[in-house]
Amino acid sequence: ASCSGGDWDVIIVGSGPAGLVLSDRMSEAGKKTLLLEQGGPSYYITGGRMRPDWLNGTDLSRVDVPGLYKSIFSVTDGNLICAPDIVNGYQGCTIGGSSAINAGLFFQPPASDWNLYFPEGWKNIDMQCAIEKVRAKQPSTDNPSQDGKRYLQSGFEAAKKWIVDGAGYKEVGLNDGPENHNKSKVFGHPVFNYEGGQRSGPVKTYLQSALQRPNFSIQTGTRVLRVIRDGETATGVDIQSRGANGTSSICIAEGGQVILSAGALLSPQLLMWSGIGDPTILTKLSASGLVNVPSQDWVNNTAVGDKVFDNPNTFIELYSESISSYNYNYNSPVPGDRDLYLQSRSGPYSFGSQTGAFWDFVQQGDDLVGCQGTIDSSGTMDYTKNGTITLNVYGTSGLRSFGRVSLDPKGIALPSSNFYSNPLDASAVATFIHKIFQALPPTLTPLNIAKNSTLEQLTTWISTWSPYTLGNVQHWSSSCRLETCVDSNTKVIGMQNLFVVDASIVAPLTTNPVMGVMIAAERAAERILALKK
Ligand SMILES: Cc1cc2nc3c(=O)[nH]c(=O)nc-3n(C[C@H](O)[C@H](O)[C@H](O)COP(=O)(O)OP(=O)(O)OC[C@H]3O[C@@H](n4cnc5c(N)ncnc54)[C@H](O)[C@@H]3O)c2cc1C
Repeated sequence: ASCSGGDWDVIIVGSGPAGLVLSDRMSEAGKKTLLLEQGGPSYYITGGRMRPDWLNGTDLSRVDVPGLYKSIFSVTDGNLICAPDIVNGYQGCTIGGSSAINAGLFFQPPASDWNLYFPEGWKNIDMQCAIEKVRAKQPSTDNPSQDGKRYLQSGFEAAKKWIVDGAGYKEVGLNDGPENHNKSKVFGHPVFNYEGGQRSGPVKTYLQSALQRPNFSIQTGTRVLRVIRDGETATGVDIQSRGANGTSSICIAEGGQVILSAGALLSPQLLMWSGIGDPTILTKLSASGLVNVPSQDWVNNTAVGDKVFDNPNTFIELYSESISSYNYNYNSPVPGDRDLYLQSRSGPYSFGSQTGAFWDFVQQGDDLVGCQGTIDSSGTMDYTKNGTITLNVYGTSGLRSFGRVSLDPKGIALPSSNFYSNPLDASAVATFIHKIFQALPPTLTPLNIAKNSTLEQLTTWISTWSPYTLGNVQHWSSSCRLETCVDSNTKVIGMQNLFVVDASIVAPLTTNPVMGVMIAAERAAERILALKK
């Protein structure tokens, strides 16, 4: 059934980083733009009021305070996290998507990511405008405390002695000029998208400028079930509003567009529920009544959900007498640190527990594999003695092991990551760890893997499951790629006016994804706005 009589030029599904960038750019271009988000309030400014008692009387919700990041991560009340009947994965379902629950790490991908892994029109030279727009609009800092002091530096200093003095990395401003943000043998203070000692991100920037415009609206508590299609033309969306019985439809104007920014797990699900995807999956879905499009109207696109990626993660616990570990506390912060934050947005609660980050590439034949290390302020699980910190090691760009977004029997997205299914990938990450272990000073001791492990032992360790290895970091991306699932204008292949713009279209990046996703969304907005009617 087609949808008619609507007057929206653009409907955007999902208010994550990509959906918010598009909301701003589409409304700025004069389009009557509707943003639909299934979740509810997050930051104080969006109406979020969930918080520990010590924030009473402030204009802060728990989302605004960077140091509460890990407890947002674990506290399951209050609907910030997607419920299990929405997605089989740990993701944000709230205004801002996962950018409202994440650590706020904000790293610019190196030029090589665009040049190696993106198609014509998306090479580094083509991305310059989009990069500048994000850098201009989204504040970030590597010195978040408002009193100008750096806190919890004992772990940073120990890591610097190891990685810079020992392993020969260069200490740089990690998002500074092109020669420094190449992410090749560099070490530095983490960059966060915070402002004024509080979480910033696209909710505080792009969404606020969109909201100034009369031609922009956001509707929360609204879950899109499927795109309504008239053959190759999207005409609107079927929605389910929180608290309402049954479903209803919202239609676009003639010549309008629907853009899916539901994230790398949920955009593929929405496509499949709309009869666009791999016919074997669609056949199963229609048997359970979830696809109401007759099979002759399906759009056969096997790239929907294919080659989804997350970073394989290894936790290395490190101990030194010179380190003071620091644990954040949701309800009862150390009083001095609580007051420092409340009075001057300073101290440990002005950032999200990461104290250092570094990168290198491992060359394997013609392939270049990115590896990242991020240093946290405390140990974890079996290793929480004072003096312990956690080094989080990820494999990043250039890895060759991918999974697939399939759907469970209820039709809910279920990703697989298939880490190290290509053995070269385990070998690359193990090589990175092995190299830096050669430079470990006598004062710094790994606790959960022997310092003198051979490359083979490290390869086996990282690719054998344990609480410290084969972890997902929930940086899902790459599930609806440019040129196979969508074309280079981000238009779904087989459709005329349906687009996907979010982490789905982004190839595995060398860095944590948000900044790259926002840059890709800026580029997509340029391409979509340039399309001929
Ligand atoms: C715990 C955690 C920590 C992370 N830490 C970092 C970090 O420090 N730095 C970094 O760069 N990255 C980090 N990431 C990853 C990063 O947050 C994501 O890559 C990024 O948010 C993806 O953006 P997106 O626009 O693709 O979509 P998402 O952020 O996934 O947002 C999608 C939005 O769409 C909504 N939606 C989905 N389906 C529907 C529907 N059918 N109807 C209506 N609305 C819908 C969802 O509710 C959600 O709000 C982290 C992720 C997690 C989960």
